[in-house]
Amino acid sequence: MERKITTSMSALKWNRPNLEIIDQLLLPHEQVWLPIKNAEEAHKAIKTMQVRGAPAIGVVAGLGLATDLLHKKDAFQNEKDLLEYIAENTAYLRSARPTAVNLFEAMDRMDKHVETEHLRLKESKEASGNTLETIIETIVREAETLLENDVLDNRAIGKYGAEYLVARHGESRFSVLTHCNTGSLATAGYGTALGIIRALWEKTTQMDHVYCTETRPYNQGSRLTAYELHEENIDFSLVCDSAVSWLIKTSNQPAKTINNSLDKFDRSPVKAIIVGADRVTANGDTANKVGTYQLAIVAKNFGVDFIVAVPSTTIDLSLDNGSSIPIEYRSGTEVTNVSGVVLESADQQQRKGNGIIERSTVRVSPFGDFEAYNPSFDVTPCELITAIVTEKGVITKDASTGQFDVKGFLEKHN
Ligand SMILES: CSC[C@@H](O)[C@@H](O)C(=O)COP(=O)(O)O
Repeated sequence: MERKITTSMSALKWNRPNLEIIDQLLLPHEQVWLPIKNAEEAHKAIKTMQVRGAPAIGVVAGLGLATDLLHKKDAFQNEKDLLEYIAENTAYLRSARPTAVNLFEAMDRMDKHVETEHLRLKESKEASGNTLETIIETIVREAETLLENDVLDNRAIGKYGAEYLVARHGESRFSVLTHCNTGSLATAGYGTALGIIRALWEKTTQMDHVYCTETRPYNQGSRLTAYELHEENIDFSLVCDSAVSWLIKTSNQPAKTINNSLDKFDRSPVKAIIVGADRVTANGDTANKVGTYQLAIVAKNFGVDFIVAVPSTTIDLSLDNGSSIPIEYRSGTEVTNVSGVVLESADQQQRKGNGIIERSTVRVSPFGDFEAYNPSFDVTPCELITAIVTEKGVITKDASTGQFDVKGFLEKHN
């Protein structure tokens, strides 16, 4: 099979002044592009997870503000009026979701321009010298830079991560496992953890299989990662979240020693779990999609690598460790219900294309008054992490202290 990566998939389209996102609530069955005309629509799309993934929500918040300003450019009376409007909207966009630091980092960049302009206004008695148009252009360019940099960062993460894993595992063939969706749909393109997987697939021969977890309850794995891997023709299997320990144990032992040898597949052993993150703190603690923590414990148990892949925009040096990362809790209905499509028979599907009859939500637990506990993220302690791959290179632990020096690494590579 030819290993060619197309990366044609995308979470968003930016064509100044217009922003569109692909509605990820409808994927993989329907590809519907949704226009985002203002900050309010960007906020709604992020909150309802029509767009999701840490880098993607930072970029959509930035471009959401940019499109808003470009559409309203004649509505502002003066610079002060415009700066107040920008500050109100960055504060509003920050409230869309709490865990991914990329959203806050993107809004910080916009607020910094507001601050600079305020200072300029204060210093000059009359006009700041910067016209409304110039201020809007600065904000729009900042948002466009977020978009451009994220794609470049992901390519670099892919390259560094693939080189690191190949160096660790030499010539032997291996499989990897990933959780949630960290690909083109979660970023401005290519992906972080999935970027490493794309690079391993295209540029090396050692990695010959990918496992992706379904990632209940929102099913980012079964709906989105499986969709991306399938589109790229990467050899993969979808696994239930609860099957991972068994998978890693059995994949690392000879087939004939597996209970009853009912597993007929002859795949390479899983040697690495590769995930993305919503926030990495100064000590390397990592918040990511719920379920990541237990995967790290499994990796430790079986001695497989546990790799975190992030752009440096996901690193929050203001927090010493993961204990103060805000964790988002979402509605219990995401746990009690599943969404999908009703299909026609296989025969009808073959004759008529995809065979979807209707979109449907199904209750998979009893009706009644009980709690469904639904944390959207968890925090993996740095002790369980082998390496953190960034666009600047790979952060590994200091051999003498056994700790990550994330700050020192970033300072050295700035
Ligand atoms: C490159 S995306 C990294 C993370 O944002 C991803 O792993 C994740 O947890 C996404 O969560 P989501 O709730 O889908 O926004």
